Amino acid sequence: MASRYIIKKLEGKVKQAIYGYNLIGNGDSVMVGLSGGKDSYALLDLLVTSRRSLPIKFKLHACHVQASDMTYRADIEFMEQYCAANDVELHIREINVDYNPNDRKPACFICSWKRRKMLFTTARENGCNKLALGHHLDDAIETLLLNMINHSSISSIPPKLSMFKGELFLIRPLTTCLDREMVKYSQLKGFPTEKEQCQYDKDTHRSTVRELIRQMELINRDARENIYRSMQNIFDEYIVTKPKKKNQ
Ligand SMILES: Nc1ncnc2c1ncn2[C@@H]1O[C@H](COP(=O)(O)OP(=O)(O)OP(=O)(O)O)[C@@H](O)[C@H]1O
Repeated sequence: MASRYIIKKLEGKVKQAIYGYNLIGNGDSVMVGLSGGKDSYALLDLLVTSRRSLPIKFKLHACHVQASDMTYRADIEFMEQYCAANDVELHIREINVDYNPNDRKPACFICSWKRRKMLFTTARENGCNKLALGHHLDDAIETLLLNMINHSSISSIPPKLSMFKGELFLIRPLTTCLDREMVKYSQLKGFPTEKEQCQYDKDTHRSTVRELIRQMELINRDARENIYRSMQNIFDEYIVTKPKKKNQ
C-alpha cells in the first residue's frame, strides 16, 4: 500500500510538471540523460509511464555518456534490457575528460561540461527537441544556496530552459520530487546503482549544503519545500535593490 502510494504520488508530480511547465507536447522527441544512477532511471521510468497514460504522443530516447578515463561505470546491460523492453532508443557515447591535476578547473567540472556537450550533440543528431535531466527539488535548492553563497546571485536550475535559440529545450520533469522519494522509487522498481564509483566523486561544498539544509529542517520541518517555493514568491518591493550611482 505504502509503495503504491509513493509510485502514484511521483507519477502525479511528473504529470503536473509536464502540464504545469509545458514540458512535453504532441510529436516531441525526448532524450533522457541516463547516468545509470537512481534519479535518471526513475525519470526515464516515470516518462515511460506518462507516455502510456497521458494523451500526449512523444518518442523517448536515452543517452548514456561514459567517460573512458574515469572509473565510473554503469550497468549497460540493464540499460539495454530496460530500453528494449520499453520502446526507448538507447545511445551509448564516450568522452575523454583528459583531466590534468595542475588545471585550475576540477575534474568534475570538466567531465560534466564535456558530458553536457555530448548530450546536446546526440540529442540534436537524433532529432530530439527536448533533453530531460534527472535533477529534483533537492538539487534545485542546493544549487540556489550554492549560487547565493559563491556567486552572489539568486539563480537555480529551472524546470525548462531554451537552448540554441529554441531548437532544444532542457527539461527537468522531477523538479518537485524529493531525493528521498527518488530513493524509495528506485528501490521499489529495483533499479541498479552504478557498478563503480567515480574516483573524483566528492563534491564537498554540495555535501556541506546538504548538511546545512538538514539543520534548517530542525527550525522548520518543511524548510526544503519552503526554500524551493520561495523562488516562486519573490516580492519586488521587499528585496534589497542595487543603490543608484552618484551621477544616475
Ligand atoms: N553519464 C551520464 N550520461 C548521461 N546523462 C547523465 C550522466 N550523468 C548525469 N547525467 C544526467 O544529468 C543529471 C544530473 O547529473 P548528476 O551527476 O547531478 O546526477 P545525480 O543527481 O547523481 O543523478 P543520477 O541519480 O541520475 O545519477 C542526471 O540525472 C542525468 O539526467
